[in-house]
Amino acid sequence: MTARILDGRATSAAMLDRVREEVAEFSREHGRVPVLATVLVGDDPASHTYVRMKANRCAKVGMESRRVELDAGISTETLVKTIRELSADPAVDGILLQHPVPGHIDERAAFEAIDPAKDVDGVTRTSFARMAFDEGGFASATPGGIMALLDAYEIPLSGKHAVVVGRSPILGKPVGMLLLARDATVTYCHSRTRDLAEHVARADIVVAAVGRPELIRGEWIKPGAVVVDAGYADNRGDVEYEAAAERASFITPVPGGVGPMTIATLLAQTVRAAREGTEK
Ligand SMILES: Nc1nc2c(c(=O)[nH]1)N[C@@H](CN(C=O)c1ccc(C(=O)N[C@@H](CCC(=O)O)C(=O)O)cc1)CN2
Repeated sequence: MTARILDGRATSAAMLDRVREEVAEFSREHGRVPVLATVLVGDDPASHTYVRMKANRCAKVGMESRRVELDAGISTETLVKTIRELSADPAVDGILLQHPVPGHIDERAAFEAIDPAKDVDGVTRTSFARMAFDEGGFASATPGGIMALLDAYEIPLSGKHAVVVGRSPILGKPVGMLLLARDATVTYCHSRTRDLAEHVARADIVVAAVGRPELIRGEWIKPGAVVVDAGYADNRGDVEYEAAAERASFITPVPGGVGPMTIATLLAQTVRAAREGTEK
């Protein structure tokens, strides 16, 4: 078997076409465009690239982005204050704090300074709880993008066994909750899991979200399984791609799979936040 590609570039392009139309409609109705504020701390080159990509996509759909760049040495208090100011600013619809922040900063405290109504990246506890209770909160951007990609290819989820490898608060944990909400049977694997290979081999759907290039061997994949690779370190995936593609029915490439869906989801949620903000 050779897997079909779950094409995140094409799917995100179609999503962004819809976002562009929604931005135009919002602008006709409200006389302004939605605004996404991005907050970047320090000088990690990859993070700079991702924030730049987000700003470029905003421009392409006619949305405004406001970039806040802070020195690597700032304190948690200063970061929290900056984010609170953005939360209180009526001209800002969505806020994104680029992860990771430097090690001395309390990232959780900084995420929690985002007003949940502007949490278009789905990183606050409130968004997580709303998402887990199926109450319409903003999804974390990558998990939301993964679900949109699976839906675009009409991948059945109900009753399927999904194995999520990774349990980070903005990726592994929420993607498992979203799959559960769609009636998949979810197993979480993580750094202390024994017999990772055996768990993966039982999966109808594998979501690899650990950030360790090629941790998931192709030979572990059950023939016909759907493989979603959310790894992005150095543009290399968490899955041994060629070998996995020989066994899977569908697979996401890296690059060109989950990454572009992350940004499209962020922008779609920013328009939604702008709309919901004006309804209040
Ligand atoms: N606050 C957040 N921080 C981080 C998130 C996040 O969702 N929210 N995710 C990652 C990084 N990330 C977005 O921030 C991200 C990573 C990769 C891509 C992407 O599209 N990659 C391309 C390849 C890169 C390229 O073309 O140069 C691809 O996969 O095709 C988008 C977003 C960690 N931090």
